[in-house]
Amino acid sequence: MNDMRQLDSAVTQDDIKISARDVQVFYGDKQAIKDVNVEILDKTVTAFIGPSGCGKSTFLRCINRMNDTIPIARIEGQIRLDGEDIYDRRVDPVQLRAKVGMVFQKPNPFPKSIYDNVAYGPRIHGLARNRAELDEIVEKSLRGAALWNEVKDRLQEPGTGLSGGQQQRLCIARAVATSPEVLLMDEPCSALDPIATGQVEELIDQLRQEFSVVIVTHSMQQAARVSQKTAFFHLGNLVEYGDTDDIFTRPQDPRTESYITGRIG
Ligand SMILES: Nc1ncnc2c1ncn2[C@@H]1O[C@H](COP(=O)(O)OP(=O)(O)OP(=O)(O)O)[C@@H](O)[C@H]1O
Repeated sequence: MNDMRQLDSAVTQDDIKISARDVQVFYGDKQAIKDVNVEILDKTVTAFIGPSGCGKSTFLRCINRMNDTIPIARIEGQIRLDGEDIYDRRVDPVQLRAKVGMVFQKPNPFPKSIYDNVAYGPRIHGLARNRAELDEIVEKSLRGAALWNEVKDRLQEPGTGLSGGQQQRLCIARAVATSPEVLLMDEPCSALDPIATGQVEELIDQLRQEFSVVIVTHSMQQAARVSQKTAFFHLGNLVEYGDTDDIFTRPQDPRTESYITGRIG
C-alpha cells in the first residue's frame, strides 16, 4: 500500500470524478503500476509528475482504457468514473473515450479539414441531428479550445497545415467536441514553443471550469502553474498525492522531496 496522503476532509463524494482502487498494470511479466489508490476530483486539474518510466502515462491510459489497445498490457484493480466501474464488461470503450477524452504529446490531427477533425467525434456518436447543429458544435469546440478566431475563415483547409500549437488546440477542440467529462493530457505541451505552451496552459485553466483535467507533465513549473492537485509517481508507485502547493513546498515523502529538488529524475 502506498503511503498516500488523504484527501482533505472538505472533499465530498460528489467532488470525486474518478476513483482508482488497488490498480496494478503489467506489460507481460513486468509490473509498471503497483497498487495505486487515488481519487481524482471534478473541475480540478490534477498533475501526474515523476521521473521518466515511473508509470505516469501507463496510469493515465488506464483511465480511458487506452491500454486495451496494447496486447501485452493487463490491468488489475478497479477504476470508477462517477461510481461506475469502467472495466465492467458492459462498458463500451469507444463510448468511454468520448466521455474521457485524450490529448497526446505530439499533436495528431487527422488528415482531414479543420472542420472534419472537430466534427469527427460528434458524427460517430450521433451528437448532431443536422448540419446546423454540427456547425454549432464545431464552432463551440473551436471557441472552447481558443482557436476559433484563428481558423474561422479556413475551416475547410487541412488541420495538418496549422502550426504545432494550433494543431494541439485543434486536438483539444476535437476532444471537447464530444462533451467529455474528463480530459486526459499526456505531456500536451512538450512539442510546443513557450508561446503556444502558455496558450495551452491558459486553456487548461478554462477547461477545468467544465470538467476534470488530468495532465502528465515533465515540467514541475507547469504542474505548479496549472494544477490544483499533484500526484507524484516513482517506480510504479503513487508515492504522494495532495494539494499542488503542499507537494511543492511541504512534501511528506523523502522521494518527493528528492524529485522536486532535482536529486532524482
Ligand atoms: N507498450 C509498452 N510495452 C511494454 N512496456 C511498456 C509499454 N509502455 C510502457 N512500458 C513500460 O512501463 C513503464 C512505465 O512507462 P510509462 O511510459 O508509463 O512511464 P512514464 O512515467 O510515462 O515515462 P515518461 O515520462 O518517460 O513518458 C516503463 O518501464 C516502460 O518501459
